[in-house]
Amino acid sequence: MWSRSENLVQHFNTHHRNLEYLTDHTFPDSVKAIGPEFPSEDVIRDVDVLLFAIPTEGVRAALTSLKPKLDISRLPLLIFVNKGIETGTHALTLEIIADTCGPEVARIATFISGPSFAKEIVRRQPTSVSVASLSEVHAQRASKLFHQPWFRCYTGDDPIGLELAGALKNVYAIAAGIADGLGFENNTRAMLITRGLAEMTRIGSAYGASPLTFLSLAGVGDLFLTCSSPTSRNYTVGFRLGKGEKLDYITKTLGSVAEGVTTAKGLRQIVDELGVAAPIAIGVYEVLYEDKDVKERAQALLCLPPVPELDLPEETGKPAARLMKKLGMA
Ligand SMILES: NC(=O)c1ccc[n+]([C@@H]2O[C@H](COP(=O)([O-])OP(=O)(O)OC[C@H]3O[C@@H](n4cnc5c(N)ncnc54)[C@H](O)[C@@H]3O)[C@@H](O)[C@H]2O)c1
Ligand SMILES: O=P(O)(O)OC[C@H](O)CO
Repeated sequence: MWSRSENLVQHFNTHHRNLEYLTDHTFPDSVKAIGPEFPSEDVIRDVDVLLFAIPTEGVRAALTSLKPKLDISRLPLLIFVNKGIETGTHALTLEIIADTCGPEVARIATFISGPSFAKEIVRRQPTSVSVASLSEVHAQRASKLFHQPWFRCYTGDDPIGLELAGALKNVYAIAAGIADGLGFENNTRAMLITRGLAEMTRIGSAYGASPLTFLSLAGVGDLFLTCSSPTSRNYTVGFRLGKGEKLDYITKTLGSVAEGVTTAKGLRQIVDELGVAAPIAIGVYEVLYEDKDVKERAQALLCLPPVPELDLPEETGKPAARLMKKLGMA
């Protein structure tokens, strides 16, 4: 396990515990920490599996450091568990991998997503996740590696949909937190989850993902979990916004990253490009980045005219098609 913090590395190797996260959990003796320097070529060359568990904003830099040391001919399993969209480029991780490591690496990259609070996983609370890759072999390998009675893995072949679902649900969790913070109750949360799912599916479908992916563990499963639990950092950001705290103060005091905050920016760009209706996501963006009043935005959403409930757009599929072309799979 690589960490940028020397202090964490030393403490971990002595006590088999992480000083900052899941501090009560004791890891097996076989897990060793390395760092703070980026792992050397010797270490990277020999690994069979690399699992990236850093926020999306750090993935490009990590992969840029990794690329010169990676021997792709050994077909290592590269697994990503981050759930976000890169700011500025509004790229999914699949695209970041293609940009930094080349299309051949992106074609075998594997993504795990789903309703899975880390602190419940380490207590072996029964949990299920979606595992997706453009390479069926790699999805199967990753699934076999992690599958346990308390951690069930379901495979799929739509990494674009899985990534979008995992990133987007964080934005809707902020919305659900805001609603709870404002004092709205269960009906309102159910409305936001359901309409959030409709929005996510519409965006994903226009992007070129399968609408069915949004019914998966990575889709509705994680949306439900994150929108309904104070354990979620994204929900917590929203809840505190609903209570009147300022975003700057919330992110400084949260203790780790709520990916929905940066994802709301990338999502805004994607929604504009696709021209699909996403009033909840845009409302969250306006509260986060245009300093709009949360009560006023909530009221404006409630006053929107009625629309057909389930309306998938005519699929453009352009962003996914562009990405597949970049990967040489068009
Ligand atoms: N915590 C969970 O329950 C959970 C569950 C499933 C998926 N995820 C996803 O996994 C990712 C990481 O989540 P987390 O809870 O561990 O977040 P975190 O903010 O606690 O960060 C994880 C680690 O990454 C390091 N890090 C942060 N920025 C970095 C960078 N630029 N380069 C290298 N390292 C960096 C941090 O120091 C920390 O050790 C997120 O995308 C999150 O959505 C989290
Ligand atoms: O704490 P959050 O909001 O980042 O959610 C963590 C995981 O994504 C839940 O599956």
